[in-house]
Amino acid sequence: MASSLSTEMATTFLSFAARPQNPFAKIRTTVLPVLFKPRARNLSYKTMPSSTHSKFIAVKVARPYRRFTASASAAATTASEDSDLLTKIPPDNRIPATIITGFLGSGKTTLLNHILTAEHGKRIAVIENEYGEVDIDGSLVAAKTTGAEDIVLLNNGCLCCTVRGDLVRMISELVSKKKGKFDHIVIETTGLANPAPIIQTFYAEDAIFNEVKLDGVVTLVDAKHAGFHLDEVKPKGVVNEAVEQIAYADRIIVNKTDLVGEPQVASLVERIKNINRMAHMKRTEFGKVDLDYVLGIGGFDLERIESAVDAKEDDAAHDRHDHDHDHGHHHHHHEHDHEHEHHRDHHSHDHTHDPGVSSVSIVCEGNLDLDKANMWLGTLLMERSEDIYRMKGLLSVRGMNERFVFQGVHDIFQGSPDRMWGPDEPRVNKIVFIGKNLNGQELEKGFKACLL
Ligand SMILES: Nc1nc2c(ncn2[C@@H]2O[C@H](COP(=O)(O)OP(=O)(O)OP(=O)(O)O)[C@@H](O)[C@H]2O)c(=O)[nH]1
Repeated sequence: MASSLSTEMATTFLSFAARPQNPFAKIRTTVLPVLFKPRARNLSYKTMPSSTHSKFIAVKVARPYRRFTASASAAATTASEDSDLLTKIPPDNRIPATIITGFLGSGKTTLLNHILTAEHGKRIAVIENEYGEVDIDGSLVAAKTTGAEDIVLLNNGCLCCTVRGDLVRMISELVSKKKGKFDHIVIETTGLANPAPIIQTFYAEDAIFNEVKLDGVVTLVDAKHAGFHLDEVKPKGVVNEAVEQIAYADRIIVNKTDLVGEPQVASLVERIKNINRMAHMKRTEFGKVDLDYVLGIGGFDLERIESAVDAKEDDAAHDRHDHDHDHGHHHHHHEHDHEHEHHRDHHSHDHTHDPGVSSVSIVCEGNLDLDKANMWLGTLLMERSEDIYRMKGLLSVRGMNERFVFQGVHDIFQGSPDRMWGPDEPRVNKIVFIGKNLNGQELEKGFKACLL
């Protein structure tokens, strides 16, 4: 069931991307490829306008079978003879929410305090998840006295499992009772949280989706102890939270750099990059970062897709150089990681021993054939959505004058046309995948087969 959902969400996503750029685009839309005829499923589809373009998100909700035909028009409601599709169109002035995560003791509360005590003029509501504690974290006293609009505590469990329902209820309550009194929500997870279900809550729960948008996931990493946690081998089927927290991050803060030497930090940074090439990374002491580094990250963060790819290529060149002269001994992470680069094909893929979680980036010039891309992405997600933690991309689609950008978390997508391609700009596609046991060569081959 989950797999058929993924397929159809993906296909709808790309079908939408290809809407024709003419006046009729306002009225009509999407046709699912024949291959992916709707089957019984629980699915809902939403459109949501931004100032210039429509965006959409496909989400899973528990609903009975329905026919899947969707409208791409921001203004239109849905359109299908037997459809009961959800087509609410929340205006995108939703309240941004930031998730702060990171392993036990990595400095989450320290960062939170820094955010709450700094001058930024934002009114922030805080949701704090204390695992098994009755009282508020002592260090949050600073927050209490310095103007956090609200501190809500979630006790008796971890946000990602037992209290997820509570999170929904609390955000809903915060919004219904205090709307207008705060500008941003910050959620601090426990050190043992797997961020995936928390992220998905923002898309899968109507009550939240309509009012709150996920601004970003900020992960703290303890420069001194992280290596140990990343090394931990978990029983089969149990996730390594430290790895997952890095994999889902939009921003990574390597904290406590005062406690270790530069070589140790550098090797940790390399290791983190192998897990997640997409996130921006900073090194800090006591979580001291500029606030706009962690708040107001927003949307697609295109710059990151591009620099993830570019950085990888730089590394590749560097590695080649090392290899020529030194037979690979310059790899900081030599013992843990081994890399296979495929320079000519412009894809890169790192294998790490961090439970198989790695990044793959693909860059190639050309226009996508939409039917083929639908098929490829649909099939990929049908087979692999559990393993594909995150993907972000910038696509050149045939017949589309704008770049198309998207991001996904497992089988949830969000995408929209971006700016126009420049007249002399090469139409280069860039995609980054983060996930488990990714096969870079296979992904690249599949993607390239969709080019015209
Ligand atoms: N030396 C040093 N200590 C730090 C740094 N950042 C935080 N700490 C200390 O590390 C300890 C843990 O920091 P917290 O901010 O409570 O960490 P946390 O991630 O919220 O911890 P949990 O809630 O247990 O998961 C505190 O005593 C902090 O003062 C740093 O950069 N350097």
